[in-house]
Order: sequence, then structure tokens, then C-alpha cells
Amino acid sequence: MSKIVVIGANHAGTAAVNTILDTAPDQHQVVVFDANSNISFLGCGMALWIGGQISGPEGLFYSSQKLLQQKGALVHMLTTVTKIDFDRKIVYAEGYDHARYEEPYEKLILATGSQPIIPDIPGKDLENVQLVKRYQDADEVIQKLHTDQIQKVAVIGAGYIGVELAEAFKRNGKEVVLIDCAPTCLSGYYDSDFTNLMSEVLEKNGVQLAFGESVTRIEGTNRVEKILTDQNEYDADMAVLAVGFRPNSKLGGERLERFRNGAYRVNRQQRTNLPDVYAIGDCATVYDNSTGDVNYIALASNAVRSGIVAAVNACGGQIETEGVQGSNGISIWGFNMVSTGLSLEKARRYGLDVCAADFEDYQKPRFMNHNEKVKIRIVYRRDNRVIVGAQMASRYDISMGIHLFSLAIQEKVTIDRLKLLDLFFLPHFNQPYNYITMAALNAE
Ligand SMILES: Cc1cc2nc3c(=O)[nH]c(=O)nc-3n(C[C@H](O)[C@H](O)[C@H](O)COP(=O)(O)OP(=O)(O)OC[C@H]3O[C@@H](n4cnc5c(N)ncnc54)[C@H](O)[C@@H]3O)c2cc1C
Ligand SMILES: NC(=O)C1=CN([C@@H]2O[C@H](COP(=O)(O)OP(=O)(O)OC[C@H]3O[C@@H](n4cnc5c(N)ncnc54)[C@H](O)[C@@H]3O)[C@@H](O)[C@H]2O)C=CC1
Repeated sequence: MSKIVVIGANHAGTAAVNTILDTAPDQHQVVVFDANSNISFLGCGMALWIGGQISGPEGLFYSSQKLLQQKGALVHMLTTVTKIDFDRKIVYAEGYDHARYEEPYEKLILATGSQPIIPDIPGKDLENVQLVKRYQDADEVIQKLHTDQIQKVAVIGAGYIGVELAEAFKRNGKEVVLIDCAPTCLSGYYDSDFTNLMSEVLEKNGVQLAFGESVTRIEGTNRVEKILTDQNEYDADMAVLAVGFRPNSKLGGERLERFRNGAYRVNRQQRTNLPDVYAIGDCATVYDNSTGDVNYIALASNAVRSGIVAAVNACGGQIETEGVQGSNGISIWGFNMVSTGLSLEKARRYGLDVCAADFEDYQKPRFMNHNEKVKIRIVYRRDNRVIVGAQMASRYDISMGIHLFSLAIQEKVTIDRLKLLDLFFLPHFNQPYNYITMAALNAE
């Protein structure tokens, strides 16, 4: 029996442990350490919980210490790994009760995830400056929201978390200002023609937008009272920091190779530079098919897939990631946006010479009820016409459409091959002159 030690048991770690125990039961001794008290918390449901769109957090967990132990793992919760001796292959950990562990391993899987970036600004330690990552963070925010103390919330960062939380706080009847140093929301994922539509939705629902402003300090006596930016000041009782994640990769010390933001650099088998040491999820890099290079993209979807890959390889199999496109989606007051790969603006920042094929039309023929407009953009390279990105926006549920483009990027499909692609037609769903076909046919 070989021994596999897994550090971190949220999405990546849980996927790895389940894969090992489901595919090769009784063949491996699996020991798991997690510093937290819970496993598998779906952060993606946090805004729904805070916004009262779901009744509680119970459904946001899909695994537990008990479930993993029933499958045969030894799981130490509330136990932090403090050091790894990569030469002697020993993991050192300390429990909440000060119990100390010295656990030898044959294979090691690092799944230590990420933590929110805390900008180094005065006032960051004031009461009511909140982070939103773990279950406990959301619980604390909800408890504070239910007091009269919090009427005005400043959300700093208008990326995915910030935009979702802005909606959630409005649903709690709070005044909300959404601040981002970029000139628009969701700038890492969409072009401004798309993000402008989201900004309209936010403004229409009462969110004050403060884009193109950098927060310089948070002021207050003990508690948050004011947010100062380089251009304005905003009264606030709570400030939520949502300016991105950084990988939790301290344990690798000098021994593990890193990406520019500190993430463990891994190959397509999730192996680090050290034999028998794998890294998965938010603490590790991904291979990005849209740029053809290593990248950092923190998503639960990537975490789960990388966990499966590492587990199979740690068990002696041979499997490689297909790479990722950073496919993502968001739904705010019923307005849906999905994207994959690079936006036009991002591709140009990467130095790619790209064009966009755009189209806008109703999802279904005009004679159908419950119909909505859909806006689509396909981004492709001018030189070889290979698709590198796509964006879609609608009040209709267009989420499944983006998967086609995710595969197209992965498989390096050209825009021309989409032109006559066989897309089915049924009035209940779409039009004979499908907007995907029409966008491709209209490509330069
Ligand atoms: C509000 C919010 C909404 C999100 N929505 C989405 C979404 O809709 N779709 C999507 O794909 N992604 C979403 N994400 C991102 C997603 O949650 C992360 O990408 C995902 O959690 C990464 O999983 P992970 O297991 O790699 O890392 P983490 O979730 O960060 O887990 C790491 C685990 O390692 C443990 N750990 C760390 N250090 C140690 C140590 N030294 N010893 C022991 N244990 C340790 C931690 O306790 C933790 O349990 C969202 C995130 C947030 C915060
Ligand atoms: N629906 C989904 O798929 C979701 C995915 N996630 C993922 O979780 C991770 C973390 O999410 P976010 O924290 O929202 O990161 P993000 O990268 O999506 O957004 C961070 C935002 O903060 C802004 N910013 C950076 N520094 C700033 C500063 N000093 N002042 C003001 N603004 C600043 C950036 O311009 C950016 O708009 C991301 O990888 C994200 O994709 C999170 C929520 C939902």
C-alpha cells in the first residue's frame, strides 16, 4: 500500500481524494490535512446565501470529513501543515488542540488553494473590513448585515465576487457602492461593449458605480466609516475586499518552482519540479490553451479537474490535462454573461493580432414567446484564424452555448470552420439563421 498525503481538502483536494478512493479502493493509504473546520464549501453560492436567494448554506457543501473517512481516508480537520521536508518526505502539522503530526509520504498532493488579496492601504484592519472566501467569512458578513449598524456597503473590486456581492447587498436593502480601479466591471473577462451592459443592469438596480478609481485608504474610529479613493470619498459602514486571489504556496519554500504570482508551477500531469509532489487547484498554475502558455486562473472548475489528474498520476496512471480556457459565467438580476478564452482587449494586451466576429439577434424566431436578445462576440487570430475567445450576453439562458467555444479554443478550430457547422434548429430553442452561424459568416 502506498501512502498519499493530501494537504487541503476543499474542491481540489476533495476531488483528488475521491478519485484515489473511488478508482483504487484499498490500494492506497490516504492521509488528509485541512486547516479549516469544513470541506467542499461552494463559494459560488455565497452571494446567493448572503442575498437571501437560497434559504441557507446547508446545500453549499457536497463532502465532509465523515464522507471521506467512510471511504477510507484519515482526515485531520482544523490541522495546519506547517512545514514539509521534501528530502525526507515528511509533512509536519499542528492541530487546533496543539497535537503535532509527523506524517511520511510516498506521494504528496498540495491543494492549499488561495486567499483573497488584501491591498496594503491604511485602514485595512478596521472592524467591518470583510473578506469573502470561506464559509465563516460569509457567515460573519450575514450576521453583521442583520444588525442596524450596516446600512452602506462599499465593495472594493468589481470582478466576479464584487459584482455578485453588489447584487447580494442590494437584495438586503443596503446602499452599495462598487469601486474598481479598472474603467469598467468584469474587465478581466469581457470587452467593454459587454461590461457596459452589466454596468447598466447594476445601475438600474441601484448600485452606485465608481470605476476608474483607486482606493487609497479606509477611514474610521475602530470601525469603517469612509472609503477614500484617488478621486472621491464614500460613506460606508462595511468594506468588502474583492480584488482577486493569490495562491497559498508558502509551504513550497525555495524548493518548488513558481509562477510570477507565486503559484506552484506544474506540468500537464500536475507534477511540480520535485518527484512525487503534485500541486492542484488555486495554489497551482494551469495550461491556458487560449495563450498557449502557463497561466493562473482560480476557478473551482479548474480545481476539480486538476485534482482528478493529480490523483490518477499519483496512483501510477498516466493522464494529462487538456488545458483550460478560463470558461466562466455570471448571472446578475437575471442578466447572464458567459465567456471563454481571451476578450479582444485582453488578446491585444497579450500582443496578439486579433479580430472580432460580432452578432446580435433574438434567441428564437419572433413568433415565439419568452424570447430575448443575445449578443455574441467571437475573437480569432488574424494570421491563422484560430478562435481564441468568445463572449455572450443575454437575459436568456445562453450558458450552454459557451461550451462549444471552449472546445473550439482547446481544439484550435478556425472561425471559418464554424461557418457551416451543423447547429440544429427548433423554434422552442433557436433560429434557423443561428447567431453563432451568422457571427462566423460575418467574420472579416
Ligand atoms: C465568493 C466566491 C465565489 C466563487 N464562485 C465561483 C464560481 O462560480 N465558479 C468557479 O469555478 N469558481 C468560483 N470561485 C472560486 C473557487 O471557489 C476557487 O477557485 C476554489 O475554491 C479553489 O479550490 P481549491 O481547493 O484549489 O482551494 P481553496 O478553496 O482555497 O481550498 C484550499 C484548502 O486548503 C486548506 N489549507 C490551506 N493551507 C493549508 C495548510 N497549510 N494546512 C492545511 N490545510 C491548508 C484550506 O483550509 C482550504 O480548505 C469562487 C470563489 C469565491 C470566494
Ligand atoms: N462566477 C464565477 O465563475 C466566479 C469566479 N470567481 C473566481 O474567484 C477568483 C477571485 O475573484 P475576484 O476577487 O472577484 O477577482 P477578479 O480577478 O474577478 O476581480 C478582481 C477585481 O479587482 C480589481 N482590482 C484589483 N486591485 C484593485 C484595487 N487595489 N482597487 C480596486 N479594484 C482593484 C480588478 O480590476 C478586478 O476587476 C477569480 O479567479 C474569479 O474568477 C469568483 C466569483 C465567481
